[in-house]
Amino acid sequence: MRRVDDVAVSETGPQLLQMMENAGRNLARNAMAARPGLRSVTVLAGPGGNGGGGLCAARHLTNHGIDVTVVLDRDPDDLSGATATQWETLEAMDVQRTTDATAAVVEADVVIDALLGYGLDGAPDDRIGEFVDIAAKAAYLVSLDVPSGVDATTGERPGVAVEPDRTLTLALPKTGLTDLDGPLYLGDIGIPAVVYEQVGIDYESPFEGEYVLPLVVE
Ligand SMILES: NC(=O)C1=CN([C@@H]2O[C@H](COP(=O)(O)OP(=O)(O)OC[C@H]3O[C@@H](n4cnc5c(N)ncnc54)[C@H](O)[C@@H]3O)[C@@H](O)[C@H]2O)[C@@H](O)CC1
Ligand SMILES: [K+]
Repeated sequence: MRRVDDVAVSETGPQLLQMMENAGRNLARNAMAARPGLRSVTVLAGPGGNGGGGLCAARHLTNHGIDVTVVLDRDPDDLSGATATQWETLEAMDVQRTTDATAAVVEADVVIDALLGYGLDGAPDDRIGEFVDIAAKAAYLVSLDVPSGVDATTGERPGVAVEPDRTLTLALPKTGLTDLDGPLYLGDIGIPAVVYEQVGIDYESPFEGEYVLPLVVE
């Protein structure tokens, strides 16, 4: 996926913000479908592309009348790139942000885990590790792309890792997502076949009219 991202961003497009927007909108819809009638969602957002997808979902959920609270793993001023761009809109919308992750998690109908995705490198550090432990208190936990703390390729958990009620992975099913507890979904983030072909993947889109597909893990 990192090579796919690199080709998309450096050669053909779509750009990161475009892919992230598709990720976040799919995530918002999947979270609303997970718990019909849900009233409140807390988004735990990390500093990278995974966090950006969570922040994008926070905007779409807010636009659909849901009470959203955002928890960042750092000061918003320390965000950069597409993730900072997603945050700036939430700031303009005056979306609620708190540093009290425990309260935000226990009070929400659904919690979104957008801490770490395929950029995981080793055991989650103490700060992210604390959020992983807090996420265990969620009434219903949705992980974006990869359950935070799980290696997207090997499925190994070098340290703590969340145990989501469902996972929405992006673009291609990650090989490390074989022994998850809850259901797994695949989200279309708008990457054309030509990008996959450039990285040597013989790609045929599985999305036929649907933007999110349930995946059956053999
Ligand atoms: N084509 C795709 O698949 C796309 C993926 N996107 C998302 O972007 C994610 C990958 O984004 P990134 O590469 O920015 O990385 P992540 O968002 O997965 O990780 C965030 C950051 O966490 C830090 N980190 C890594 N290991 C850590 C550890 N052990 N303890 C504490 N912090 C750690 C690193 O600084 C890393 O940049 C994907 O999982 C997906 O959610 C989207 O942005 C859209 C495009
Ligand atoms: K995640």
